[in-house]
Amino acid sequence: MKTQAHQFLKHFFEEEHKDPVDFHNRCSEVAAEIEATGTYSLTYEELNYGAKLAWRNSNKCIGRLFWKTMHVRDCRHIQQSEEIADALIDHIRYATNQGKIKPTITVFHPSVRIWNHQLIRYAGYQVGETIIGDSDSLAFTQQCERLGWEGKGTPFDVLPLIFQVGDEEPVIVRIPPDVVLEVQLSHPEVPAFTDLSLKWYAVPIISSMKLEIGGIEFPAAPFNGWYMGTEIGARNLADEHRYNQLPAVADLLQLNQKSASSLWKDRALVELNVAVLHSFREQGVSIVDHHTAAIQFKQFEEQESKKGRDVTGTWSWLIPPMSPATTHVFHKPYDNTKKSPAFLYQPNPY
Ligand code: HEM
Ligand SMILES: N/C(=N/c1cccc(CO[C@@H]2CCNC2)c1)c1cccs1
Repeated sequence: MKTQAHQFLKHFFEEEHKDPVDFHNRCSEVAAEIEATGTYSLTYEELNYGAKLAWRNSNKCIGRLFWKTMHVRDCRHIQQSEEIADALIDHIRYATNQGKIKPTITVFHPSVRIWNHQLIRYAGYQVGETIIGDSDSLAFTQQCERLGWEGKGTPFDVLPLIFQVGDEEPVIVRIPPDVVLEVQLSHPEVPAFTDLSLKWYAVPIISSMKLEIGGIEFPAAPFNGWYMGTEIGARNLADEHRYNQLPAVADLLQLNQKSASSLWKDRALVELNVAVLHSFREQGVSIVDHHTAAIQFKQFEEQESKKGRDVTGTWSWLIPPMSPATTHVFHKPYDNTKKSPAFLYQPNPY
């Protein structure tokens, strides 16, 4: 830990052009604290900067241009369940901001663990051979039902929050419906598109990853940005094993689904993604198309290079799932070296 702490503090003091004397003093203070207690506490300033660095280091993220603008909410002092529940619901309200989404992270005490993959997500139910809702949520929905939650059984039931403090019993909390902003999907040129009764939630808030800064680990540090349209239109609503909506969209457009070579899937995919971007914009909810996101990522690469920093990335994640070769990302390699601070995977707590 001492080495990781030293490395982090070195970056922090150098990049923030702080006084080397202060750096030396802080290192001695941290070394002493580790000696005495086996760990150390980050100042708010170090936590704030470390969380932003973790985003900047996220190889799979195309949205990193805005890494400096993230709002960091320090909730490390909270350990009572009611306060944790309130802090989670406050994150959703604050980040949603009536649609003008604010990239935000809330950092909890290391003993807290959130069971949700995302704070807002739809339930998935196995009904005989068919699946209602989001198949990605099957296992988590079963945990919610085991803990007494009952959904309505619709394809868009918002799941409750489940979190745990240390080894205490997990706590299950319903999210007040007025806190959850959703976007009903319509198409600018196809009025019948609304007959599909499709919608999606506005704010993606990842709550299953661990934040690591200077050797300190925070298993509960939910973070949000805004969506890139393809995540909803080319994956969540399009994948056969998810909401599988391409045939229904193709029916609407009266496309010939008999032959693959009619490219009916590709035409349905484009119109579904047009509908997602149109609906979010029309309802005043932040979203980015995959072309603009790639242009912003190019600006991030240039900005980092000017600062003398190498951009690392995971090519297979950085290319968008739709028309990838129309972006610059597709046509260059990326160094997938892992840096710290970082967001890390951790095993499911259930
Ligand atoms: C501001 C708007 C943002 C956009 C448009 C954006 C976009 C994306 C997209 C499209 C992915 C790939 C997701 C997938 O394929 O399932 C991704 C991954 C990721 N993003 Fe961003 N992002 C944004 C903000 C953030 C923020 C604020 C953080 C953290 C502070 C973040 C951290 C990550 C991480 C850790 C991954 C990889 C997740 C994994 O390994 O499962 N992103 N991002
Ligand atoms: N737009 C986003 N998209 C994602 C970012 C990270 C992860 C995910 C979901 O990843 C799942 C696991 C692999 N694909 C789906 C989506 C953001 C969520 C939180 C901040 S930005």
